[in-house]
Amino acid sequence: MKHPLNVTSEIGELKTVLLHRPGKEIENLTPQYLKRLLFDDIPFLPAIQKEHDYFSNILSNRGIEVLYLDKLMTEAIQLDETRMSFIEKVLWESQSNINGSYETVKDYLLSLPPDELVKKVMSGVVKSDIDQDKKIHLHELMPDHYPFYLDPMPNLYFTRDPAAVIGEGITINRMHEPARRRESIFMDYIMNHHPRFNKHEIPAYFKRDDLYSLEGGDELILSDEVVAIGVSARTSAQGIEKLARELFTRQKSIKKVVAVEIPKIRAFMHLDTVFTMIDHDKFTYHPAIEDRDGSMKIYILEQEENSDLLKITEKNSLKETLKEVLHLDEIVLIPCGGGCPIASAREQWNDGSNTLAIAPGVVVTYDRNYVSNDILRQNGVEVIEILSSELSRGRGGPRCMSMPIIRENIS
Ligand SMILES: NC(=O)NCCC[C@H](N)C(=O)O
Repeated sequence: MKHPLNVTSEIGELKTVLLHRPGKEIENLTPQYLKRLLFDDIPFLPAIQKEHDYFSNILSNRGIEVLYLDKLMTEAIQLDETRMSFIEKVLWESQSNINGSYETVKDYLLSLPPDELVKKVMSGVVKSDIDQDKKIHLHELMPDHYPFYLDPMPNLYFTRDPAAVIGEGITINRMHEPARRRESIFMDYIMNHHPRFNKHEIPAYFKRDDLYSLEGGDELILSDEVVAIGVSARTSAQGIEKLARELFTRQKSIKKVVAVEIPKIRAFMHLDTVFTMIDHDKFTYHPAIEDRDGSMKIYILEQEENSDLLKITEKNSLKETLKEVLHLDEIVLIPCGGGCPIASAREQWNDGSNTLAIAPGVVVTYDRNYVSNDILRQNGVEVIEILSSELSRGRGGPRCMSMPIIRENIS
């Protein structure tokens, strides 16, 4: 039986990808809670769905199998006992909001068929969802006090972050921000309970109950031997070391983990917001991640021979490090916005560096980043533009919005 996961690069031809079509969770964003829910504005739901469908169609028309998170999850919780444990898990992890209403919300969720249950957990349980006569606590009777029993998960359409495939294994991530922590429950259930996956040996190199955070936007698979991970606002050095040790012992083809430190600011929340791979030797990057003298803090982690210790080598040049680990004589780094300080800052903010490679030298990007797109084309890259007015409001681009499940190996 063919293994259901295979990702050994960032650029191998994309065969199967996981998306999430933005749903009602977007409409549960209100100005008061925007910052906490990691949004800068409220997208217009019909428009963001139209843009997302356009993205999805672009991928399907290229022969890529598109899987949807809610559909897989619905299929994964068909058994009563699985559904029950899923509900309990979600309620447990949302405890701060439940506030003495555990049983009421549990009964409500249990009354829903699996597809509605999944959509409801994603969009959030609002006070008005529960019948008035079931409400027994003061906070339940005060809709203005706090409107949710369960918070919405508006960041779910960034499927890249809660989990990432490496080789034939996966990292089920511990998300740094509380607003996103429950998102990885879905992939955990899908891997363990969906018939497409649960009959296979799928090593989990990172688990969602690990102590330190790791997010998929920071995980870049440069080759079958090298993984780059951002040390970012979301991914910790400890999480990276933990993952490196797991990979070196369980995914033997991985020889090097390259930890790339990036500024810990909102605009650069993950490595893939400032650096992505687009061809064997071509990368996008945002010049603002380098110091004035062009240097960066980069560390190569390797397994010491016959020892439990890791060998850690410090580097200061992104280009030289990439040449070394990929065994290439030259590397082309294509600056977001062409290096013009204004275009570069504007387009990076709108994910101009966040390209999704669907084959070597073929990328999907946002149409609004026309300066960056032109420069990619001048460098011989095939650029497929997608609509981006509303999708970009969540601060993530095509790479963030896609979780590769299967890519062809590159030679
Ligand atoms: N890989 C990514 O950079 N994902 C974008 C995540 C955006 C989301 N609003 C967040 O702040 O987590």
